[in-house]
Amino acid sequence: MTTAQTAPPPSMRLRELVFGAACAAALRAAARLGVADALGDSPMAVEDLAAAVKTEPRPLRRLLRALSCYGVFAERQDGTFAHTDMSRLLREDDPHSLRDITLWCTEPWTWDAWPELDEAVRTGQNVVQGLYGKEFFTYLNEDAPESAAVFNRAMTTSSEQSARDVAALLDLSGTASVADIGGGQGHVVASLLDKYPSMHGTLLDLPRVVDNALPRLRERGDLADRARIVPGDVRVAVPVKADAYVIKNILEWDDDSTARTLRNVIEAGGPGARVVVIENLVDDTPSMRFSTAMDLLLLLNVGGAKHTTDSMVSRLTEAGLVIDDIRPVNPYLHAFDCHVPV
Ligand SMILES: C[S@@+](CC[C@H](N)C(=O)[O-])C[C@H]1O[C@@H](n2cnc3c(N)ncnc32)[C@H](O)[C@@H]1O
Repeated sequence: MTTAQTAPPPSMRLRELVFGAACAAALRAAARLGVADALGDSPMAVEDLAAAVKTEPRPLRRLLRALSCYGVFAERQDGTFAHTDMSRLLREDDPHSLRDITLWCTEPWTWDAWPELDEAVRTGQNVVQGLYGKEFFTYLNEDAPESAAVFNRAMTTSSEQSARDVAALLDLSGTASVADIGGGQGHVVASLLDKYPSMHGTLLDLPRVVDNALPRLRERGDLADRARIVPGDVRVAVPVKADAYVIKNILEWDDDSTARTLRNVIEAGGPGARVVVIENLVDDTPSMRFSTAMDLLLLLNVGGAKHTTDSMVSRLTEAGLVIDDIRPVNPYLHAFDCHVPV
């Protein structure tokens, strides 16, 4: 059923915004239930969809109707539902699937943390420490293994494409070794080793994270001789000597952790080492709504922030790096190509 829509007045637009959590919850529910996976290319009756995903038909219709208001699924005149470009992205088998990202952005810890945003704004500190008694990544890896698994899958989804973009952009000809600092599942290092067949690469990340990455890199038998995995805390030390260091999407935490990480990389690389920092910028992006929401989430979990170009330049130069070039990797990511002064 479709109804002619006129733009609602401000009082209703604000009410709609206040219910943003309902939209996020509906997306999470659809992802968990596998509704997008069950819906094929042809429109389906809710009764058939409900049977496929094992729900009651009437509440499923209400869920789909709510999401249709946002353009996620489409309700047709005959009461059946069809996919839209956005709902297809919730499918697990879509090549650009956002299913894991949807789950990650709506994991249980986020529902604990968002109500504390006023406190985080008052103090400028993360709220995870107060909620769970430990730092975010420690909490995630020690106490919330299911969330940690969702995080690793979400990072894999978002890293696969961006790692290819990074490899396409970076000219590392003549570089014998590269280290991916806080490299997660190792996509960037794998893409770079694919591009440069004689280069050696190291993935450095927290122990429980690289435990998961290990089989993935091992599966790539051709990389086994050239890829090394080092577990560790980059804020404590970077025990990897390399010609070039890639630091992608990790300098988003508090300033002290950023300064310590950069100091450790500079110490490990020594004079002349190349350091490429890759970040999403909060103010140079196709979607300010998305980047500012991520910025607030980073405040809540790690007491961090998305950088502006200026704040990134300040952090890098304060650390003692010389910036040679700043370039977009893709519309969402920027690379700050630096070196340690000789
Ligand atoms: C947003 S993810 C980015 C992962 C990867 N660089 C990418 O772009 O896909 C942040 C990464 O930092 C890692 N990390 C967080 N704290 C760390 C620490 N103290 N030492 C090493 N790695 C850390 C996390 O495990 C995670 O893999």
